[in-house]
Amino acid sequence: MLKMGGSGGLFGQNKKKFKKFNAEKNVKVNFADVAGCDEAKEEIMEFVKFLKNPAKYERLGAKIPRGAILSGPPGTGKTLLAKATAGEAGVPFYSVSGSEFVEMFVGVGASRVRDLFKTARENAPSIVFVDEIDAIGKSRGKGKGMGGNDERENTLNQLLVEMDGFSTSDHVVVLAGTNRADVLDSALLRPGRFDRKVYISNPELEGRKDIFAVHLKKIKLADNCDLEDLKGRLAALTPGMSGADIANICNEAALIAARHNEESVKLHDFEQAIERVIAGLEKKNKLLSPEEKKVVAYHEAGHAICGWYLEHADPLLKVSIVPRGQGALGYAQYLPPDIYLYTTKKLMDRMTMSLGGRVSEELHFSSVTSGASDDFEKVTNMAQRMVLQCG
Ligand SMILES: Nc1ncnc2c1ncn2[C@@H]1O[C@H](COP(=O)(O)OP(=O)(O)OP(=O)(O)O)[C@@H](O)[C@H]1O
Repeated sequence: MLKMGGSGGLFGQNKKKFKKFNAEKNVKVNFADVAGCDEAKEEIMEFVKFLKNPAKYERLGAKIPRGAILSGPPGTGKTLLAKATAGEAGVPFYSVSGSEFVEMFVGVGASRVRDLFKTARENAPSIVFVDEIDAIGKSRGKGKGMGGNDERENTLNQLLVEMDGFSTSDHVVVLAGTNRADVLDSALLRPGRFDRKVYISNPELEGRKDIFAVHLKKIKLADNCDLEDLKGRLAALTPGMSGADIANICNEAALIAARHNEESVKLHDFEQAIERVIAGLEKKNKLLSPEEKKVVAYHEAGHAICGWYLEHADPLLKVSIVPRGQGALGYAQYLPPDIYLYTTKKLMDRMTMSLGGRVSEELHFSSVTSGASDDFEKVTNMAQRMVLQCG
């Protein structure tokens, strides 16, 4: 069908130079690849059912929601879930990122959106995914007077026009991802546009286990390794981490094993990978003087001792005086549980534990060092939150 493809289609000769949006016709990702966000999957399932069998809905006169906003912290699998929706429904997946429109020449953003939707319609049923929609969809009252916002606004308007212009027979579902659902223009959230909101949070213990299970499949583990036990341990070691962090840890562990010429990846490699993701790369060439090492050791031990004696402090896993990442001379790794309500007692104990390093320096040396500056920053944040949130 040369004719159809030729008129400005994705692979049109005249537009070959620009990569306007990503197109995937044969999406291999499905819901089994997205672990630990069952509620989000359930909500999005409705779109899958619609795309697979639109007639069933149309027969009853039902109007299917046009689109959904997938919101949540970075790396929680929003893009992955959108792609898996296309994979499950067996439809093409067209994606762009909102941030790509921000610094564009006048008119380019809007014309890109037009082309994107044109292609999606021609290939319907299909899914359009706009990542980082907050980059173009910020509330229009905000950030006025900055000059260069016109293009952003044009792009947003074009997106709204395209969504309004759909008729029910256009079987195109528009999904959008954002970390900042709170700043979105209310026009985007009106019925007939992104009227569904799906929130994806960082995974809890069980979720992390499931995500590890997905990513461990690709890793060569030792034959005697008990997968159930391994994913439980790793999930316990990674509180607060996102799916992307977990994917990164699995990959890092395999890289570490390869660096050591190991035949398979072991628990120890994963532990090192977790440390690397939490605290940064070991700085082998950062040589501390014996006196400095002593200060760092007393400082970290101060945290550890406070943690041991305080009832509400998070359990401490290890302290290290190996310099890592950007400027960290030592660090303490805790295992905070997944909790949603912080008592003032817990916050007080956390603050005390953070200050334990500095107190230890005061007790054991004639002068204190700048090593506690990071702790001070954390404690100031915690104290501020405590006053603002606990009253
Ligand atoms: N729930 C999950 N199950 C399995 N893998 C996951 C999950 N969440 C994230 N990942 C892994 O992390 C990678 C990055 O996730 P993704 O790009 O979907 O996150 P995102 O929420 O869109 O991030 P951002 O907000 O930064 O755009 C995925 O490719 C996948 O490997």
